[in-house]
Amino acid sequence: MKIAVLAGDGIGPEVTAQAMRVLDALRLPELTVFEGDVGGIAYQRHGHPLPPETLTMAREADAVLFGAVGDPACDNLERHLRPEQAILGLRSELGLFANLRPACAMPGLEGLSALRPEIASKIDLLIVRELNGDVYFGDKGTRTQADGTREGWDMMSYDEAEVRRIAHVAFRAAQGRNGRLCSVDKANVLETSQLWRDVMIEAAADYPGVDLSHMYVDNAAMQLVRAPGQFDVIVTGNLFGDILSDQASMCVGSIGLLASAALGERQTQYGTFGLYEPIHGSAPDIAGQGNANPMATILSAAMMLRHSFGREDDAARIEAAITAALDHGVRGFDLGGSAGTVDIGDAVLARL
Ligand SMILES: NC(=O)C1=CN([C@@H]2O[C@H](COP(=O)(O)OP(=O)(O)OC[C@H]3O[C@@H](n4cnc5c(N)ncnc54)[C@H](O)[C@@H]3O)[C@@H](O)[C@H]2O)C=CC1
Ligand SMILES: CC(C)CC(=O)C(=O)O
Ligand SMILES: [Mg+2]
Repeated sequence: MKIAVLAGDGIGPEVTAQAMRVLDALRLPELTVFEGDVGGIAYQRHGHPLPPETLTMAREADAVLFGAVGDPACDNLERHLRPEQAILGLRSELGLFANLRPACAMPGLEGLSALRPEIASKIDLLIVRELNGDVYFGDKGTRTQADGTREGWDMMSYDEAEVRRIAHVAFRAAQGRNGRLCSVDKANVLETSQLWRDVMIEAAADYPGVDLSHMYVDNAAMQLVRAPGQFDVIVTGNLFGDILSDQASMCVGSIGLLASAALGERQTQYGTFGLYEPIHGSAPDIAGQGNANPMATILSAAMMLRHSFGREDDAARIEAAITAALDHGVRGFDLGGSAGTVDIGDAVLARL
């Protein structure tokens, strides 16, 4: 079992280190770990945010554990050299088109949600976000018009094959949960979204047991805070899924809690190849202070064991240890507590 660990920038290395401590403690057989540079640190060391050797390491692994990329010092670089291009490049080069972002109420945290506790306690949803298309990957640029006015553009598009494959992932996820799938789009305005909706309706014919509904993204953002308990599985495009998942994290309690899996079609001898990362970024505002909550990354490692290594028992063990730590009152700074990154790692390890 080969894991490529790409810790990246800011709090990436801090939270990834705690996830690795937890994986080490499980004493998994035949585990080999490789570490690679990615993001701003890779730009500094190799002149590119996703050096070829890092991409090769990721390709040759059975799974990737990813921290975060992003460094304010790199914000004025040409776009293709910015740290964020590394995660976009990994997702597209590795064919990781399906992003699973679960958001579930955690015991004892209802009072720490940005929502009222009786509303927050009902959250149990999965966002299935398309990850290889949309406005993130379309033609983009800036130009100065003849009258001197500056203009920027980013092309939004999906073809039907891209929508169909994420539809099937989402319908299958709904089959394995409560059988309700809500497709979120902006079909009242966008042609891309109208095609998205049409293809979702076509795909539904293969899943008679799943109840498909549609919601415009502006309403979805409102419903997510009004009554998040109404959602089972949400399927949406790259941009909308990015935004709604950060929003969902505060409905649960903190962005430091939400994990993710990015999956494609490639199978290894152990399971589905995937990249696992917290939904948050490099958090430059708290980097280096030892205050980041590593729970999202530790939970991402649990998702890795489940999806890429078929080790459901070990995944459940990690999730139970997180729940037990929270039950015991372990709270990071993001949750109004005083437990640092390593303290939280210690607390989870003690309950494995
Ligand atoms: N997948 C990735 O590598 C991602 C990278 N980014 C990059 O990260 C950089 C910072 O972006 P932001 O918009 O500030 O988003 P962010 O998610 O890094 O941080 C947003 C806020 O949440 C807090 N936060 C995030 N993770 C936390 C944790 N584990 N524990 C406690 N607090 C936490 C931060 O301190 C900050 O106040 C940018 O360069 C951005 O492009 C952003 C999102 C995803
Ligand atoms: C940094 C972006 C490319 C991605 C992002 O915000 C995310 O995937 O959550
Ligand atoms: Mg994001």
